[in-house]
Amino acid sequence: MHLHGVVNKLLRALSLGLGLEENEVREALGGEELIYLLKINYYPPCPRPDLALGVVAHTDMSGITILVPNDVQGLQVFRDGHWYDVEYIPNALIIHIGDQLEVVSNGKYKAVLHRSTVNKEKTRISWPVFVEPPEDKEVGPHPKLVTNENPAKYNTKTYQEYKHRKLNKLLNNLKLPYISKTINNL
Ligand SMILES: O=C(O)CCC(=O)C(=O)O
Ligand SMILES: [Fe+2]
Repeated sequence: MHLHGVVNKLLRALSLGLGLEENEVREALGGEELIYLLKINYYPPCPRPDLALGVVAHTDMSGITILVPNDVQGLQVFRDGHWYDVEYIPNALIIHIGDQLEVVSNGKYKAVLHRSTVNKEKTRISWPVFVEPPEDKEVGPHPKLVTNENPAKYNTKTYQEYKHRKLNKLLNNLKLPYISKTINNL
């Protein structure tokens, strides 16, 4: 499949960029078991785009994400204290570094913080493909990138455990346990 070729090429370049052999990042993320998860985001027009977001600020949990949007601008990325619009370029793919690649690279590559806005008149659609490890894959900083001078910055854990903890953290931040406790007490 064409997308597999693009992803393999990207992962090879990202691996060489860390000073590793070209196959090592892909292997660290699951190799032949890599999962390609397509999600479709549908954002209908919103009368008050100044008051709403399509997707709140987050980093993707994946290794990398390949995203194709329609021609309605809406994606923003955060850098140096500012949100920047990601310009729509016809036929271009948008590539996000996700949490798992940040972990494998021991922090050399940073997962990109991003969000999406909504449009007053037009429907926006985006098709991200999350390229991620299988759930039972243990992901941690690549051993070749961990030294005495540069110790591991992340714990090694299965992808399933990682997702579980991140989602729990998000729910706690939203104070959902309090809400669900309140509802249970009604
Ligand atoms: O719609 C977009 O451009 C971004 C969507 C997104 O960040 C996501 O689905 O993880
Ligand atoms: Fe995302």
